[in-house]
Amino acid sequence: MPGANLRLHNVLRYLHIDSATLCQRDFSALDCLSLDSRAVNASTLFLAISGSHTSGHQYIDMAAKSGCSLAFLDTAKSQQHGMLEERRGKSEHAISCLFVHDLQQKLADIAYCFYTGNNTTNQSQNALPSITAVTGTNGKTSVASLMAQLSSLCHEPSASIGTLGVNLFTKGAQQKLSETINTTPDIISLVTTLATLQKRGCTSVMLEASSHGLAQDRLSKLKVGCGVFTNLTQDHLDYHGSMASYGQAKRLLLKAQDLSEIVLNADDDESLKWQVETFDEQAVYWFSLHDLSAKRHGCWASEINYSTQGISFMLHARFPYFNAQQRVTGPLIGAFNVANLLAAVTALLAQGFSFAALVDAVSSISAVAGRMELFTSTKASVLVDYAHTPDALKQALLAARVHTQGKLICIFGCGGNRDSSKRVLMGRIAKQYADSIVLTQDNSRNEKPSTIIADIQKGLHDLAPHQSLSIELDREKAICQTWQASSVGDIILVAGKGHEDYLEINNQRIDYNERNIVRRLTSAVAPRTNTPSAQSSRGPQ
Ligand SMILES: CC(=O)N[C@H]1[C@@H](OP(=O)(O)OP(=O)(O)OC[C@H]2O[C@@H](n3ccc(=O)[nH]c3=O)[C@H](O)[C@@H]2O)O[C@H](CO)[C@@H](O)[C@@H]1O[C@H](C)C(=O)N[C@@H](C)C(=O)N[C@H](CCC(=O)O)C(=O)O
Ligand SMILES: Nc1ncnc2c1ncn2[C@@H]1O[C@H](COP(=O)(O)OP(=O)(O)OP(=O)(O)O)[C@@H](O)[C@H]1O
Repeated sequence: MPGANLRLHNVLRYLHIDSATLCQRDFSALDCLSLDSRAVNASTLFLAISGSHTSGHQYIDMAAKSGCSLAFLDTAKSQQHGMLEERRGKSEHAISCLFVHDLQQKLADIAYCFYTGNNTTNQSQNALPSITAVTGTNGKTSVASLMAQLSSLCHEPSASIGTLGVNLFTKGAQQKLSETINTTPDIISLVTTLATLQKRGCTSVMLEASSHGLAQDRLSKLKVGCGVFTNLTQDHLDYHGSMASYGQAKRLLLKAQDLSEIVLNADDDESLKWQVETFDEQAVYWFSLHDLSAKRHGCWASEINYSTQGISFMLHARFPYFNAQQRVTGPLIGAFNVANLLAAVTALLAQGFSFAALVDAVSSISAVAGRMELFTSTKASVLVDYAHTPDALKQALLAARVHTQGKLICIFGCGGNRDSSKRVLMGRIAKQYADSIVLTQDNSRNEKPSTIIADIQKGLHDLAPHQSLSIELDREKAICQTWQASSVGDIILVAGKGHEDYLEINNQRIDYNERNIVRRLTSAVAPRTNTPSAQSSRGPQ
C-alpha cells in the first residue's frame, strides 16, 4: 500500500494501477485533492487537467514548490496510463507524476474513492449529504440559504454552497466554513466539501447551480435528488451567446443523476420548457405568487402583506397526499422573497418535510446576510443591502417601498476609482424612488469623497417638495443620525456595503461592519423581532 495511505490505495484500485508503482515514496500525509496548483500544500494530491485557458500540467513545478509530492497528469494516450515520472523542476522540489488516461472523466469517481472508500458513485453518494440544486438567474443564493435554514430548523444540520461560500446551518444558526472560488465549485471541490460536511453531521446540502457550472458539467456524477428553477432573465450572454442557449444550459439540471423532484416557477413562462423536457420518472411541483392551477401540485401565496416587520402571507400547499394552508410571517423584504420562500418550502415539502414544522420554522428564518437584511426597531426599520449598481439600487428601493408606511430613506455613496458614470444614474434613481436621500462615503479608495458625492448630486436636481437631501461623509454617523431622526413606519435602506466588513479609504481598508452597527443601533432600544405582524400595507408596485 503506498505509504500506508488507504485513500490513495482506494483510488489506485479504482484506476487499475498497481499500488507498488508508488511504493518508493511515502504518501501517507495525503488527505485532500485539488485541481488548482494555487491551493495545494504537502497534504494535497494535485490533479492536473486541461481547461479552456491553460493546463494544470504547466503548474506541476508550482505545486511541488508548495510542498505537493504527488500529481496525477491527464493523458489522452491509454498506453501512458499508470506510468510514473519523478520530476524535479527549477524549484528543486521533487514531485511524483502519475499519468492517468482520461483523468478529466474520472474526477468524480476519484474523489468518491478518495473520500468515502467506495468506488461507485451510488455507494459513495449514499454516504454523503443529499443534494438539492437551485438554478435560475436570480434568487439562487436566497433560495439555497432559506432551504438550508428551514431544513436545519426542522431536522439535522444542513448547508448551502454557492456565491456566499460554504455555510453550515444548525437549528437556523449559520456558520461560514469556507469561501468558494466559483458559485458552483468544480467536482473535486464539491465532493471534498460534501465529505467535510458529512463529518460535521450535515445531512442535506443546497447547491447553487450556475449556468456556467451546468454548461461545464461541474455537477457531473453528482446525485442531485431535487432541482429548483427560480426564473430566467437576461444575463451572461457573453458566455452563452443567446438567451436560448443560456436557458438550455440551465435546463441541463434536468439531466442530473437521480433527479426525482423538480420545482418550477409557475409565474415564469420559461418553466414550460422545463416541463416539456422533464423525464417520466421526475415529479414536477410548482410555486406561484398567485393561485396555482388545480392540476398542479405545489405551493402558492394569497393575502400577501408587506410591513416594516417583513412579509406575511397565507401559504397554500397542495400535494398528492395532503392539502394545507396557514398564515406565515418572516423578516424578508419584497415580492421576490415571497417567491423565494415559496420555492424553498415547495422543495422541502416535495422531499417529505412536515407542513406544520415548516410553517413553524419560517418564523425563525433570517434574510441572507447583507441582502435586504431587515433590522426592526422602535423607530424606523433598517435594511442593509449590498446594492451598488443603479439597477440593484432601483430594485432594492422598489422592494422596500411596498413595506414602507412612512418615509423611505436611502443612505448610499459610490466607490472611487471605478465606473464613475454610474454615480449620476444612482442619484437619479434615488430621486425617483426615495423620499429622503442621505449621501455618504462608500469605498472612496484614493478619490476625494466630496468629488464622488458631487457626481451623485448631478442626478439629484429638482427634488419634489416632500423630498430632502443631506450629506454626511462619516457613514456610521450618517446611519445613526438618520435613524435617530426617523419615525415608526419609516424604512431606511443603507445600500452598498451589505455583508462586507471594511471600508476602503485612501487605499487602506479600515474595519467597518455595517450589519453590526445597525444591529447595535436598533437593538439598543428594542431587540429585533423575527415575527412580523400581519398588518397590511401597500401592495407591490
Ligand atoms: C471561464 C470559466 O468558467 N472557467 C472555469 C473553468 O476554468 P478553465 O477550464 O478555463 O480552467 P483554466 O483556467 O484553463 O485552467 C486549467 C486547469 O489549470 C489549473 N490551474 C490554473 C492556473 C494555475 O495557476 N494553476 C492551476 O492549477 C486550473 O485549476 C484548471 O484545473 O473551470 C474552473 C474549475 O471549475 C473554474 O474555476 C473556472 O471559473 C473561472 C474562475 C470563472 O471566473 N468562471 C465564471 C465565469 C463562472 O463560472 N461563474 C459562475 C457564476 C456566474 C454567475 O451566476 O454570476 C460560477 O459558477 O462561478
Ligand atoms: N426570485 C427573485 N426574482 C427576482 N429577483 C430576485 C429574486 N431573488 C432575489 N432577487 C434579486 O436578485 C439579487 C440577488 O439575489 P440572490 O443572491 O439570491 O440571487 P443569485 O441567483 O444567487 O444571484 P448572484 O449569483 O448574482 O448572487 C437580490 O438582491 C434581489 O435584488
